Amino acid sequence: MTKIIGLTGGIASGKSTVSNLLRLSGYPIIDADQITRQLQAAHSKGLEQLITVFGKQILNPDQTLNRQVLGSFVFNDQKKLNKLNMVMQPLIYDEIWRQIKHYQKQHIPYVILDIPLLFEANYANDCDLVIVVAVDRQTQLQRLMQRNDYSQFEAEQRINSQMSLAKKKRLADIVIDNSGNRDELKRQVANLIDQMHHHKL
Ligand SMILES: CC(C)(COP(=O)(O)OP(=O)(O)OC[C@H]1O[C@@H](n2cnc3c(N)ncnc32)[C@H](O)[C@@H]1O)[C@@H](O)C(=O)NCCC(=O)NCCS
Ligand SMILES: Nc1ncnc2c1ncn2[C@@H]1O[C@H](COP(=O)(O)OP(=O)(O)OP(=O)(O)O)[C@@H](O)[C@H]1O
Repeated sequence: MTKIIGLTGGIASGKSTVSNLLRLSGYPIIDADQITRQLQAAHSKGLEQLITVFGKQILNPDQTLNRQVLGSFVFNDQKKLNKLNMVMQPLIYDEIWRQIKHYQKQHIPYVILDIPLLFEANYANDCDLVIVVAVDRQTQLQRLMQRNDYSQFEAEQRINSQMSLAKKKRLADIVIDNSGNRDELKRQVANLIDQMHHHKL
C-alpha cells in the first residue's frame, strides 16, 4: 500500500526546499502549487471559472492569469479567498487523487503530497503521516519579503490569511524547524529520509 506523506507549512516556511530534497532522494512528489498553475493555464476550465467569478481584470493582455492581481484581491479579503478556494479546491482534489491512484497502481511505497492547505482543505485524514515545515514568524516574514519582493504589508497579509503555524505544529506528526540555516534543514531532512528508508515511519 502506498503511504501518503503529507508535507505542509506556512507560506515561505521552506516546504518546496524540503520537497526538492526529497525529490533528489527519489521520492515522488505531488505538488499542489504546480497542479494549481496547470489548472489555471490559458483557456483552461479553471481559468474560465475564475474569470466568471472575478472578471477579466484578472487576465494579462495575453489572456494568461495575472497571479499578482488575483493575489492582491484574495489576500486582502477573506470572502474573495473563499470564492477562489471554492473554484480551485475541487479541481485540485481531483488531480491530486488522479496522481495518488497512479502511484498506488505501481505499488510505489511512499508518495509526498506537498500542499499548503493540507489541514484547511481536509487532506490530513488521507495522509499516513503529516510533516509540517515551520519557521519563526520573523524569519518567515523576512524570507517571504525577500523571495517575492513584497512589502512588509503584503507579506503580513499573506501570512495572516493562513492557519497559524502554531496550530499546524500542534496538528503535525513531525515538525521540521527551518528557522536555522540550510545545512540544519538538510540534516533534519536526511534524518527523515533515513527513518523512511528503514520503514520506521
Ligand atoms: C492567488 C494565487 C493566484 C497567487 O499566486 P502566486 O503565484 O502569487 O502564489 P503561489 O500560487 O505560488 O502560492 C504561494 C503560496 O501562497 C499561499 N497560498 C496560495 N493559495 C492560498 C490559499 N488559497 N489560501 C492560503 N494561502 C494560499 C501558499 O502558501 C502558497 O505556497 C494562487 O496562489 C492561487 O490561485 N491560489 C489558489 C489555489 C490554492 O488554494 N492553492 C494552494 C494549494 S491547495
Ligand atoms: N534554511 C534556510 N535559510 C535561508 N533561506 C532559506 C532556508 N530555507 C528556505 N529558504 C528560502 O526561503 C524562501 C522560502 O522557501 P520555500 O520557497 O522553500 O518555501 P515554501 O514553504 O515552499 O513557500 P510557499 O508555500 O510560499 O511556496 C525561499 O526563497 C528559499 O530559498
